[in-house]
Amino acid sequence: MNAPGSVTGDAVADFFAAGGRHRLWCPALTFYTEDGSLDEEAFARHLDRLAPHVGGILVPGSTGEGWQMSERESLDVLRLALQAAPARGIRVLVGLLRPSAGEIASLARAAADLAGAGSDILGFTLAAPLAAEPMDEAALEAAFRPVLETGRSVFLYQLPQVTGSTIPASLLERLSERFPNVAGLKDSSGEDALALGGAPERLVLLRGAEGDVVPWSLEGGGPYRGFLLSSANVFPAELHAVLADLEAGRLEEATALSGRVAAAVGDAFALVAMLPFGNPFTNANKALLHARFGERGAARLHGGRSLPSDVLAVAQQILHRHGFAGA
Ligand SMILES: N[C@@H](CC=O)C(=O)O
Repeated sequence: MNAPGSVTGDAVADFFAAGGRHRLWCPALTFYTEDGSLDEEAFARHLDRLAPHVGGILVPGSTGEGWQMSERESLDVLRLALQAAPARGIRVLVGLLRPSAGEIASLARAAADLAGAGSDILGFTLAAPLAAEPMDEAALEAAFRPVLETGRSVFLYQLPQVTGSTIPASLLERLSERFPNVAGLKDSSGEDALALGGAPERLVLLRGAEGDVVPWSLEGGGPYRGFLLSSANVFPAELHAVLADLEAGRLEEATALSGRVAAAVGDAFALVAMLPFGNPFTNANKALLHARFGERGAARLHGGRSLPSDVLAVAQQILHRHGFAGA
C-alpha cells in the first residue's frame, strides 16, 4: 500500500543504495529571529551548506526542536523545508514528534495535505508518543497504525530516552511484514538492539546516535546503511567524506576523520550537559554552528531562550582543539 505522492519502500532502499551523500541525513536545526518567528534566511543559508553533502533533512527532528513545537509550528518549518529542498536536490523526512497518538496522527494528516501528491517527502519518521510508564507492544502498535495506514513510507524511530518506550524487535518484525510502507528504522537510542538483533533485512537502518561512524557502518562491519546525525548540521562535509572514504576502502582515513568529529561532538555534548533548558542535540549543535559558521542567530532557541555567551566561547575552543576552523 502506498499513498499518492508517496515513495515506495523499494524506492527508499534504492535511494540509500545510491551511496555517498544519500547515506547521510541531517535533522536540520531550526532558526529564529529576535522576535521568535522562523528565520527563513538563516534556514536557507543552512540548507546551502548542507545540500552538497546530505541526501536529505529530517524536519522537524529532535535536533530541530520538534518535541518543543506545536503542530502549527511543525507545519510552518516543514513548509519552509518543502519550498527549499527541491531546488537544492535534497529530500525531506517528516518528523512526527508529538506527545500523544492522536496528535501524531493529526500531524501526519496535515503534513500529507501540505505535501500533496508528487512531493519530495521521502517519508515519515514515527516515534512513540510520550509516556510516563513504558508503553507495551499493543499500545505502541495502536499508536502507530493510523500513520502506517496512510500508506506513506515510514521510518520507525527508536528514542526511548525521550519517549519512555522502546520498540521491541517483535513489533518491528510484525509491522514490517504487515505494512510494506515500513521502509526503515532510525535508532537514536545508542543501544542499537534492533539493528544488532537482526532487524528484517529489507529495512533501511539509520543510526541517529552520535559517536564514531566507522564501526557502525556496513563497511566497518556494522549494521547501518545510513546515518541521521545531529552533528551533520555542523560537520556535513566531514561526515560525507567519512562515508566516501569508507566506500573507497580508505578505512584508516575514515577512522581518523570520524574519530575527530566524534571527539568534538562529545566535548560539545559535555559542555551543554549543565544547561537546564533546551535539549542536548540542539544545544550542542547550535553552539558549534555559531562558532563554526558565524551564524549569529544560531544561539537562539525555541521559546525565546538563548545559549549563554560562555557556552558559545567554549564551543569555539572545542573546534580549535580538534582542528576544525571556526568563523
Ligand atoms: N538524529 C536525531 C537526534 C536524536 O535522535 C534527531 O532526530 O534530531
